[in-house]
Amino acid sequence: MTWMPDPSRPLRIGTRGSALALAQAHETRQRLMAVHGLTQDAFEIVVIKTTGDRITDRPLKEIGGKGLFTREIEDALSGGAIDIAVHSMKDMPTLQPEGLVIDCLLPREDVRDAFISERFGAIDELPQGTVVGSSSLRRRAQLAHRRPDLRLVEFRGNVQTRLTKLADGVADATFLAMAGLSRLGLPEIARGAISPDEMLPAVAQGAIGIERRKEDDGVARLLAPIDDGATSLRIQAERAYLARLDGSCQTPIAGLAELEGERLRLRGEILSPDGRLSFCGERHGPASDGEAMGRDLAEELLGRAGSDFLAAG
Ligand SMILES: NCc1[nH]cc(CCC(=O)O)c1CC(=O)O
Repeated sequence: MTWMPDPSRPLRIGTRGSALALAQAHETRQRLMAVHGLTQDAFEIVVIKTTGDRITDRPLKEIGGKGLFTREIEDALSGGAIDIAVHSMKDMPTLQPEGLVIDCLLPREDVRDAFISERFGAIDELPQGTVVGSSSLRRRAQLAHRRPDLRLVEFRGNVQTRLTKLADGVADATFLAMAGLSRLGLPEIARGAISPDEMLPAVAQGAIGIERRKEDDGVARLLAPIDDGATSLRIQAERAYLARLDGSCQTPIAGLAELEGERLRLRGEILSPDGRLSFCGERHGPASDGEAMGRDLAEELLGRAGSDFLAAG
């Protein structure tokens, strides 16, 4: 064992218990082992059940949106029951609780949404009136905007539950994040990956972030070598955009930053929940200006949408 914040005990990694969350915790452990020359017994994976895991029969927006999958884990981190927490950045509120910080991002996976259907190959092939299952505000609004003729039904649950619902004919198509499918080793479940030009992904989709206590310098040094600089730049821009928009968790919001050499391209979209209204915009600039670009893009979209737009959700 080379180096650990506290060599007398394993580093405790807090995570949700879903298959995807565990895969993400394992990836984090793997990267730390590789970069520090550690073995698996230097770590302990601590599974924490969150409100979002407990309530599975209602759309998330009815229970309270963001933070549902993170609160209990952040409490464990603040209270010292775990040393780091591994999160899907897509599910993270833009502000961390006092005393906690996320400054370590793993290399980003595929950012695109996956199209999933037994009968059809792509959105454009769906006949009029086809039933599509999704509980994502963003995906529902984007689909309704493009294809107001389709019929949307609520669809929650893990990958297996959703595939069973498709097989049972509850819906004829659905969406998942490509990143989740890849991390689960199930990329072949997707009939296709949807281009961000067609369906702009959620802010931070495909990114794993590692949260720690601010004052924990030992953990900061442990994590620093596994932070991916390019992913961090992109996520900072996207989350600055999201933070400036954050009127309500009921608003469909999409956003994606991409690096083109030293330059950052940031795209954003906000929609009305019924998909009738959509406002899109983009910024290009030096990668170091990502946060300012994010705030600026958000302000442009809010200005065009009108001040009531976010509240109306
Ligand atoms: N909201 C749930 C959630 N949070 C992160 C992912 C997928 C992995 C990722 O985007 O990093 C998913 C499921 C999905 O959208 O299919």
